[in-house]
Amino acid sequence: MDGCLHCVFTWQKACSIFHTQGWKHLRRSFSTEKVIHKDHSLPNPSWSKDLRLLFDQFMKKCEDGSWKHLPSSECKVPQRIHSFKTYFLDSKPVKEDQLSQARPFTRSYEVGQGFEYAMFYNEDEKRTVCLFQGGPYLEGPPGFLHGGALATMIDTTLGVCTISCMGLFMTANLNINFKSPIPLCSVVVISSQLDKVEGRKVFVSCNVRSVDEKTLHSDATDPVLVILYPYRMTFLHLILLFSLQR
Ligand SMILES: CCCCCCCCCCCCCC(=O)SCCNC(=O)CCNC(=O)[C@H](O)C(C)(C)COP(=O)(O)OP(=O)(O)OC[C@H]1O[C@@H](n2cnc3c(N)ncnc32)[C@H](O)[C@@H]1OP(=O)(O)O
Repeated sequence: MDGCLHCVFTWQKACSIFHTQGWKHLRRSFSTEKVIHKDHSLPNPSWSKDLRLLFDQFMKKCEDGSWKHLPSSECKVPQRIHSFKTYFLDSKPVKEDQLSQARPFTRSYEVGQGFEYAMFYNEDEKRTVCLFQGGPYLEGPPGFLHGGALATMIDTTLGVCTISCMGLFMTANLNINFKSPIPLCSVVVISSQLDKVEGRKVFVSCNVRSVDEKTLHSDATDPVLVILYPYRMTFLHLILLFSLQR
């Protein structure tokens, strides 16, 4: 944890420098309060055989260091934590009591009911893969996954890809083609790739395939994510950011 706190300060310093250099719309707050982590991206009883198998395969790929498993953590301490909250100065500030209720959308369901997923990152290839099982509360058409739920996971995967390679971001544009419906509670593989960078704009692409790769469920071409803090993150920074999610 000491190492992580060191990362907070290093990262905070890097961001502050950028902040004082002129990107004036953004404000953020940090805390060094004690955080207890729970990793939500590890197998749990709701995971299907497919998800477990894929997870094990990717964990194997991590052994030679080419891929890295990105943990997902949740703060379990009762105190309010302003760990990593950003907001725009010209927006209405979030009220304290509302903020205390805040939690990442994709981790806000009970185990197995909503978004079950694990992410893996390949630094050399600038790729992120998300193994995703959409639970029963994510139904759209009867028996199938809601398109918005898939869009959420695509955006999250693209976001993780971008944050891993480039730094903090906001999604500016996201175009999704829905090609084949996804049966509820089945597993899909969401693969994203950083294609090019133009100034602060990052172009990423993404496809969603069935476990056997035969079915292309969806793709997203030319989504644009705009970088807020252009800071190259190390793996330690990434772990820290994910752990600071509430
Ligand atoms: C967060 C950390 C925790 C760790 C967890 C990580 C996982 C998280 C996963 C969760 C994921 C959740 C993810 C989410 O849910 S993000 C939430 C959804 N997104 C938003 O709310 C974004 C709202 N929009 C904005 O805030 C601003 O418009 C932004 C910040 C995007 C740009 O405003 P800013 O004033 O800063 O910059 P600019 O206007 O000078 O534009 C800059 C450049 O960008 C180009 N541009 C702009 N718009 C578009 C567009 N629509 N298509 C194509 N291009 C566009 C523009 O032409 C210009 O290019 P150029 O002229 O320079 O060439």
